[in-house]
Amino acid sequence: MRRKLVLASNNAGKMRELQALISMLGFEIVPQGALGIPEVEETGASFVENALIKAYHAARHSGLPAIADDSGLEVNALGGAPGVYSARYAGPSASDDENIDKLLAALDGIEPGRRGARFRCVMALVRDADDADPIIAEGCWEGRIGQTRRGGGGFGYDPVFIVPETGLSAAELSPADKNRLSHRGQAASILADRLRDLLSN
Ligand SMILES: O=P(O)(O)OP(=O)(O)OP(=O)(O)OC[C@H]1O[C@@H](n2cnc3c(O)ncnc32)[C@H](O)[C@@H]1O
Ligand SMILES: [Mg+2]
Repeated sequence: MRRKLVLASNNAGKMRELQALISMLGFEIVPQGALGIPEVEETGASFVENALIKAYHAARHSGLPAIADDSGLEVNALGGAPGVYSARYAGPSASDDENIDKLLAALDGIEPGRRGARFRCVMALVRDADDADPIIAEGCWEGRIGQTRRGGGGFGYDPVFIVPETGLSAAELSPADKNRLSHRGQAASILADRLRDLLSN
């Protein structure tokens, strides 16, 4: 029987991507919602802190190893905002659409050359609730914020995040292409390498 790993996220779009990315780790992946694990407050000031808060919380409630992802968008013209507040940029229970509206309004009148931005992702894997040596991996995806929404894929800010090499928005990429390029894809592949090293030593 395969070992179980809890996925400590309640974001359906993120979970779809993570399921594909971490399937190669060889665990049976269980979303925390399926175990009735309540959402934890993300009180950290950094992506690393929040990823660890979410992973330890899920491990404590489940007695299983857990993986969490804390991520967000940093916009140069906004001094790095919304950053760790990306999910709640337009309010505590803001929708993706409301967050995008607020972002486009904040960047109104700013020319294309000054709309640089990046997605960041920190993934944390804890073996149990007392794990003193969690695996932490980071990814960063540079791009810029478009003037209008484009594409129907992905989630969050994807419709306004323009990927330089393609000129397409992240919401216009196939799921496989997004995972190949994205902050989350980069973090997952580093985490997988670290885990393989640990298991083979
Ligand atoms: O904490 P969990 O339950 O995993 O779900 P969440 O949506 O609250 O996730 P975060 O706290 O990590 O906040 C990340 C936010 O950053 C944005 N974001 C992160 N990765 C993204 C991506 O690949 N594409 C678009 N937006 C992304 C999006 O608005 C997310 O809600
Ligand atoms: Mg969150």
